[in-house]
Amino acid sequence: MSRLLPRRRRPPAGSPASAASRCAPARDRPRWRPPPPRWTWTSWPWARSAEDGETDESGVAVDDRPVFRTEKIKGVLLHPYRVLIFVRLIAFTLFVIWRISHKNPDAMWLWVTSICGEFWFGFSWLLDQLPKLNPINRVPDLAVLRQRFDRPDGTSTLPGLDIFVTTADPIKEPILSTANSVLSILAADYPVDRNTCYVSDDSGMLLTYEALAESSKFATLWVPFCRKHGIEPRGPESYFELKSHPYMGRAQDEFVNDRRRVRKEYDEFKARINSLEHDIKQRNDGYNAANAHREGEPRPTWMADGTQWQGTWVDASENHRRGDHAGIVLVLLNHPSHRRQTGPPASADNPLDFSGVDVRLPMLVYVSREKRPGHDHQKKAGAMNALTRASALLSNSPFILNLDCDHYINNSQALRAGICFMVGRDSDTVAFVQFPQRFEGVDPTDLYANHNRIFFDGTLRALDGMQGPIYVGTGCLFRRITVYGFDPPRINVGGPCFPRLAGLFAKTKYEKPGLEMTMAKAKAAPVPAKGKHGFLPLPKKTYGKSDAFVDSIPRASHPSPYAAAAEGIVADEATIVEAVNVTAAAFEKKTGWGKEIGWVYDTVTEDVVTGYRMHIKGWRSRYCSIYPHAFIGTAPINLTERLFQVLRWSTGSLEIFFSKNNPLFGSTYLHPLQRVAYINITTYPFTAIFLIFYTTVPALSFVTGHFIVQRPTTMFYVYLGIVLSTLLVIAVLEVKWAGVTVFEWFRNGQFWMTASCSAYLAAVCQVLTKVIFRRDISFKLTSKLPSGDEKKDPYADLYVVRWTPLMITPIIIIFVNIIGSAVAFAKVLDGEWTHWLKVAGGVFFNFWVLFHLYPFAKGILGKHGKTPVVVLVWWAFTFVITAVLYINIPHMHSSGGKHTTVHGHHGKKFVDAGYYNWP
Ligand SMILES: O=c1ccn([C@@H]2O[C@H](COP(=O)(O)OP(=O)(O)O[C@H]3O[C@H](CO)[C@@H](O)[C@H](O)[C@H]3O)[C@@H](O)[C@H]2O)c(=O)[nH]1
Ligand SMILES: [Mn+2]
Repeated sequence: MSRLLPRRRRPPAGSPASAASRCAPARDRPRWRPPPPRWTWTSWPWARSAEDGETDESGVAVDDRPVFRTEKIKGVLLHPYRVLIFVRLIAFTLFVIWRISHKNPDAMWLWVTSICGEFWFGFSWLLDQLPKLNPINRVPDLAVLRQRFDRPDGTSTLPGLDIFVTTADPIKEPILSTANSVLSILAADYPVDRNTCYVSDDSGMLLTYEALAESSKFATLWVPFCRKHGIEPRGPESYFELKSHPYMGRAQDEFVNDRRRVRKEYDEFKARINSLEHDIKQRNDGYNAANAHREGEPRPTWMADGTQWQGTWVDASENHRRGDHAGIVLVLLNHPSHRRQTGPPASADNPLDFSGVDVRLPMLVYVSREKRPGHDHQKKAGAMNALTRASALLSNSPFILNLDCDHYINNSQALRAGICFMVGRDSDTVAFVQFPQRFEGVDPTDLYANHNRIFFDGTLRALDGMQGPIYVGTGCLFRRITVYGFDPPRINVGGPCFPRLAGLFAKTKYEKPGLEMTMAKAKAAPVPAKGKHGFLPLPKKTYGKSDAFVDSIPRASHPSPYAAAAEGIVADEATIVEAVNVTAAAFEKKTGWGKEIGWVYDTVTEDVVTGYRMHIKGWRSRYCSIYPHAFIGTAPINLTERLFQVLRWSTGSLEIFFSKNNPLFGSTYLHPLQRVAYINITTYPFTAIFLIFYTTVPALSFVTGHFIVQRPTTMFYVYLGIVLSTLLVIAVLEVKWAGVTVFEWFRNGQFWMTASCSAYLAAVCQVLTKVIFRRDISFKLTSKLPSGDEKKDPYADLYVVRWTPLMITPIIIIFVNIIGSAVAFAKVLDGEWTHWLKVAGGVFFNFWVLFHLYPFAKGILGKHGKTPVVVLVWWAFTFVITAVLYINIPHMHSSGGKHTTVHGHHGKKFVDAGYYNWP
């Protein structure tokens, strides 16, 4: 794992609240008046509040300060930004009107199709731009959180938090990296007895389990060490990879000694993890040799304690192979005690002095759901739903954090930061808190826009100013009852999010506040009062046949596993048996899992649609971006892997469009601009169809002599000029408020074009095939395995060329454009075209296309592509050959010759596509 932390620019500070609050959603106004006392399903009566008369040192009632602030973007950026969007919209409309009223009788089909394309580019730009009209920054205030929830004696009233880690293959998803993620979770700064880590293993392999067992052993050293010295980050691999270790704790000398010691232990731990596969094999051979067996008899896999492993065996056999094995739930670390436990002082056995340090570890559970052949296990969504049920029985925390196995916690405060948005004032309609995805191991120039900063820091942050960011699959904190299909509390008559607007459309849907209660009463009655449907928003059978699970639902918004344990939920034998039962393959038959409740099924990307289903119920979401980054994962830096990943995402998006979850038909609880954002995210791959046209036809025009625009006028140039220049200025303003760089914007544009002519196009074809012929789409796991030699060059994988048909179209486009400009050049040399200045415009467009496909060209040239010169030489070579051929082959001259200009269509090109943010 190589570490690469791009320094994040500070997000622009907000302007004074008073001036800015005009456009903020009414409920987020920083100017705070005490709300009427009330209590709903989920608001947090367990926090200490002003009513208790508690004050901080300065005498301010603790409840009077919010746990997060909402800051507007500076007016100097925001106002011109909004105005320019408006100006561009008008210029674009005039442009299209001009185009429609100036036909091209030479080539009508060109004229019609190109206008369709331009219309689409403008439309998709608008879809992308409108939801960004109100970007905001939300800043969690950890100090206030601490004050309101942590007690001086070290205990805390923070809500319980279940963390789900999904793994699917201990080889393709290197087990050391998963172990690191788990260690970073165990070491995170959150009350230990309110924090449980669940690891789902879809491979069912002993290897994963034993790696976790090793991790839990190493954690007894690592976690207290982190606490003692305030270590950051708390994933050991990334910590020891740091060049310098700035010291945060109290004892410098001790620290140096302790670190040396822990480092040595970590190296040994790593060695053990790396030899696990071999050890397990050897152990099996030992046992199996002793039980002399005949040929063809099953050879079980043995656990360290001499019992047979229930899951996948190394030598696969009936009932014990991948996709065909029993369910397994194993508690690696049990519920910790509720009281602080300090460690022993230094001694010969334990050289680290933990006498002042809490040595408790959070609960850790291994879950491998049952797998049976012929059963659709629904990949990650199925795993998440199984974990949701199993965790309900074991800890039933009101909040769930979802992390992919390659994402570790990079900032020990991340969990607390996320919780700020869940327990703050007016947070009870928040369904989930999405963190941005950050990656390490990406090449410094980010050739394939892996960081995706425009999408995270721009689009998601802006959506936070609407109804909330979309769910992107990992690094997301959920409210458990939302997963269970509950509606948000409808307190404000007129709607949870946008009282006036939503009220207009949905008057009948809202109930008068019926759940109001005073804080004192709420505290006396910690179990929610009955709603319209009794405790459950849906019939009991929707949740499946497990009384224990259904009984846990009313307590799903209970503050903590601590309290849950007090009510009899502990990891005893019977509970474990029930947990295995609820993860059974057949459990979900004839239930609502994957439909009304839980992560949504039957799609290649469960994330966007799962979040969407919550938003249409009127739930909101929040975006939580902190520095140092909360979580860091790995990204596929190989071109082929990257294209396949984007193919999967774009296919998933289109699938939503062609399903009953099409955002056009979503309920009126969806904020209008949120709906626009969802339409954007489910239609963007269609751009491929038009972009293919625009990247080839203008170049071919040089050969055929027919152009999209016949005779441009001055007004045409004026409109075009405005459309082009505003795009650039808007982009500059946008990167400024998003806190990213113009370079990242260009990279984003480059990858947008690459993906459009490869993955998006394939996605459109694939989904149309599915819709028309009902053929299913299958997908493979994104490999996190470096295929190059990582030691020598951490980015070796970047240039490993793995051929895929996805690469055909971009290659064709590259050649068409080179040939196009070469022919134009030849025609000018030949004297066939005398308006060489106009020709230059067209050639400029060709180069514009080539500029965008440059990273792609570099990628497919593999190792040689490392020197950019090679790419240029190839281009020059093709160019010259074509030009020479053209001039020397007489019959090719015949077709051209019309002195039409080439400016128009070239100018138009894809500038209106708005540089999609979502590769
Ligand atoms: O049968 C499966 C398949 C996958 N996974 C897990 O799902 C996660 C995501 O899979 P991956 O192949 O890494 O996909 P990515 O393209 O890297 O993932 C992005 O896109 C997915 C949606 O397609 C989201 O679910 C992810 O959170 C998001 O990071 C990983 O933790 C896997 O272990 C399972 O648990 N079971
Ligand atoms: Mn991933």
